[in-house]
Amino acid sequence: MVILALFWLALLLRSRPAGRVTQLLALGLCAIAFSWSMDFMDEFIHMPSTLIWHNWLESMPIPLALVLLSFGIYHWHQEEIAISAQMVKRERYFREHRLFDKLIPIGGAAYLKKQLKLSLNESKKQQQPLALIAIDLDDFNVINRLYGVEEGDHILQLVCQLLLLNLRDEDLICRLAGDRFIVLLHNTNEADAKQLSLDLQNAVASFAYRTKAHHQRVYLSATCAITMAKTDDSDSLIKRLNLQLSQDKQRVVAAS
Ligand SMILES: Nc1nc2c(ncn2[C@@H]2O[C@H](COP(=O)(O)OP(=O)(O)OP(=O)(O)O)[C@@H](O)[C@H]2O)c(=O)[nH]1
Repeated sequence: MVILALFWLALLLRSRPAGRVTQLLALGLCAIAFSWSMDFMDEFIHMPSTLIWHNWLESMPIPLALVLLSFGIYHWHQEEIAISAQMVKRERYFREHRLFDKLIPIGGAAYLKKQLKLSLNESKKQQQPLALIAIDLDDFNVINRLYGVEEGDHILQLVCQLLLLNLRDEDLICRLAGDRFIVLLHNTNEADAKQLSLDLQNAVASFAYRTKAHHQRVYLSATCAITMAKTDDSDSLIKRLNLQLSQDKQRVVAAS
């Protein structure tokens, strides 16, 4: 019996991390092991029944063990509830991650649409302005052609990091497709959105990259368009933004 209690104790200590639950359960099992070992010793050593402390040592550990084990199991139960809540959150995180871009660790087009729908509802409810910026790299096909797709991939990843560095914590950037990114700006008016789009454009213009294979300096530029959410839904809003971007691109090409 004593060996059995010690075996439970060993299993518990090997399988659980240190902490309050483990301590309570271990103390409970120690009390059981102690009580059973006293019983076992009684078989060999006969103590006079007048020894009160001996009777106490024999009778007290089991109720104490039951109290400790009950507390331990209760806190274990609470711990499991907390872990389950965490697992639900993690599962949601992984499910959302299926909507993330394969090349760049930001949301893709599907994630953008999902978030845009939520943001449109929220901005309507809170009666706050919602602005969108589209950023498209100019002549990106030339980069791929001159330096290869792998180098192009790396530049896209770096540009994304650069854009992230120039956004506010509450802004959300997603990759719509290819070299086109969309930023959702919550509670942002048109003037602030314009300023932010200029900041992003300037950040891309000051970016320089040395290619791995040819050690050449590559410079980039981007065209930005902004639009404010009105009464349209997410699809027509993205369509309107893309149209605005195409017009801005044509204006830039005509001017150069
Ligand atoms: N390396 C790399 N290239 C990509 C990726 N996705 C799209 N592209 C390339 O990006 C380029 C986008 O071409 P376009 O839409 O014509 O854009 P652009 O060449 O930047 O021209 P403008 O937008 O008109 O200035 C194409 O050459 C695509 O092959 C990608 O994930 N990795």
